[in-house]
Amino acid sequence: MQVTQRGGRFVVVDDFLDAATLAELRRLMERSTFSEVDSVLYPETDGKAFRSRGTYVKGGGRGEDGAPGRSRAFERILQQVVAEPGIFGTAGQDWDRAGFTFWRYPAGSRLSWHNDAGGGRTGEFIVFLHEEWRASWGGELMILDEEPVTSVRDGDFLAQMELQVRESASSPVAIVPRPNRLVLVKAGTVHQINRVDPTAAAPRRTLTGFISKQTAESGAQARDALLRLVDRSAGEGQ
Ligand SMILES: O=C(O)CCC(=O)C(=O)O
Ligand SMILES: [Fe+2]
Repeated sequence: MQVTQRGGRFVVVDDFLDAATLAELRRLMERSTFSEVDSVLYPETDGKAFRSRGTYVKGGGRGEDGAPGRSRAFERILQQVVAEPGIFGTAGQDWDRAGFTFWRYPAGSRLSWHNDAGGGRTGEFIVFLHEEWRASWGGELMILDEEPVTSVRDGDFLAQMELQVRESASSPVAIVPRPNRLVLVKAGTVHQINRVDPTAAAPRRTLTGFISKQTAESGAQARDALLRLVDRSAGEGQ
């Protein structure tokens, strides 16, 4: 394992997991159930991806005993997150929650420019899990390594990010989805997944997740969602 690239707002770690832990994580991925989802950003143009149900680990990086889907790989990711306070802040204080979701991006799909800000998120991690990725297969993770533009808060927020990339004096970094590579990205950083080339022989496979703090806001959102669900099921019973 070694850090091979370090930007102001991201870190790349190569040969991240040892062979046994990587194999175990791939088996967990194979056993997971995936569902087809529209892009939450641009459903018309991004194309469909596939995601597994998420697993959450709470409590400042130590995890909860018996949490579903716990694996050695999750612990290794959390260790790496704890080791990068410049990206995620301090465990327990700035973040206390980590989500883990497997994704598959088939040929022809992409994920447009976004920044994962909000919802108490401090950052995101990505581990590339496909067996092979050719340089011509596209699907690079593009990162604009600069402070988010916060001047325009209204209007089309996604278009604003597109504009930040377009008008920036610097260019995004293209991170090739090399197998067993971990990427850590600070929340607020504008990034996208380049479209996977039609010649890609297999989908782009990842384990990704957000590192976040359970905010009063997201707690309230969760409560509201629950109340809506309760309301609806009460309605159905009548
Ligand atoms: O898979 C990647 O490279 C990035 C995924 C991503 O940015 C996201 O899911 O928010
Ligand atoms: Fe993201």
